[in-house]
Amino acid sequence: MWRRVASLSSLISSKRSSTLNQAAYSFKFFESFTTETPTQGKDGRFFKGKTPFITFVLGGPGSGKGTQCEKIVENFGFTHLSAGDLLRREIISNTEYGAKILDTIKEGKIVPSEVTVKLIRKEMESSDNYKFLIDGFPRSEENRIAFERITEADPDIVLFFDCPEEEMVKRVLNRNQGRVDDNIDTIRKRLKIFESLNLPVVNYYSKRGKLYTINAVGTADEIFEQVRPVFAAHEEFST
Ligand SMILES: Nc1ncnc2c1ncn2[C@@H]1O[C@H](COP(=O)(O)OP(=O)(O)O)[C@@H](O)[C@H]1O
Ligand SMILES: Nc1ccn([C@@H]2O[C@H](COP(=O)(O)OP(=O)(O)O)[C@@H](O)[C@H]2O)c(=O)n1
Ligand SMILES: [Mg+2]
Repeated sequence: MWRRVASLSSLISSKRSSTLNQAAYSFKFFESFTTETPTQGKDGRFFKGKTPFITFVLGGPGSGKGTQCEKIVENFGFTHLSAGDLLRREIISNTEYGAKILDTIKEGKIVPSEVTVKLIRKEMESSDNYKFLIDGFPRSEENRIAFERITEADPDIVLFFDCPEEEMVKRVLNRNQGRVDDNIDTIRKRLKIFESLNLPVVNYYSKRGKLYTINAVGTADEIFEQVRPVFAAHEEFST
C-alpha cells in the first residue's frame, strides 16, 4: 500500500528523518564549475534592471509541476527553469560531471546544490525576463541555503503541489518520456527523499507565509484554476 502524502501538515512540521544525511551526499565534481562571481541579487543589475519575481515550484515526483508550469508560462509570461531539465541537459552535453549527475538521478538522490544553483543562476542571468518559475527546486534545505547564498535572492511565492503517493507513482510510470528515473525502484527512493528532504523546505516556507498549497488531484485544467488566482492577484502578470 502507498501512503497518502496529501495530508501533509503533520509530516511537514515534524519530519526530520535521519536520511537527512543524504544532504551530505556530495562529490567534488562541482569544483570544476566556474568559480563564484559576486552577484548583485535584488539590486537590479544582476537581473537586467528589474527586481526579479521568483516562484519556487515544489511537489513530489509526478505531482504535475512541469505541466502546471507550462500553463503559468502561457498565461502569465514567466520563464520556466526546471532544475531537473537543466541537470539532464548537462548529462546530454557530455561534460565530465554529466556522468555523475546521471548516476545521482538514477539513484533518485539530490545533486550537490552548488551545481544546480549555478545552472539556475546562469539561466537567470542570461534571461531578458524578470519573472521566473524555478521548478523542482529547492529540493532540500541545503538547496535552499545555497540558492540564498549564491544568488542573494529569495522567492516571492512558493507553490506546493500536494498529491497522494499512489497518484504520483501512477503518473510517473505513465510519463513515457524515456527518463532513467521513471521506474518503480527509483520512484520509491525519490518518494523517501521527497519526504525527508523536501518537506522541511515546504514547512520552512509555510512558516514564512509564502506557501500556496494546491490540491494536485484532478485534471490539469482543474488544478490550474487553483493556481491562476495566485498569479492573477498580481496585475502586472496579465499578458
Ligand atoms: N492533473 C493531472 N492528471 C493526470 N496526469 C497528469 C496531470 N498533470 C500531469 N499529468 C501527467 O503526469 C505526468 C507527470 O507530470 P509532470 O508535469 O511531469 O510532473 P512533475 O514535473 O511534478 O514530475 C506527465 O505524464 C503528465 O502528463
Ligand atoms: N533541485 C534538484 C532537482 C532535481 N534533481 C535531480 O533530478 C531528478 C529529477 O528531477 P525533476 O524535477 O526533473 O523530477 P520530477 O519531479 O519532475 O519528476 C531528481 O530526482 C534529482 O535526482 C536534483 O538533484 N536537484
Ligand atoms: Mg518535472
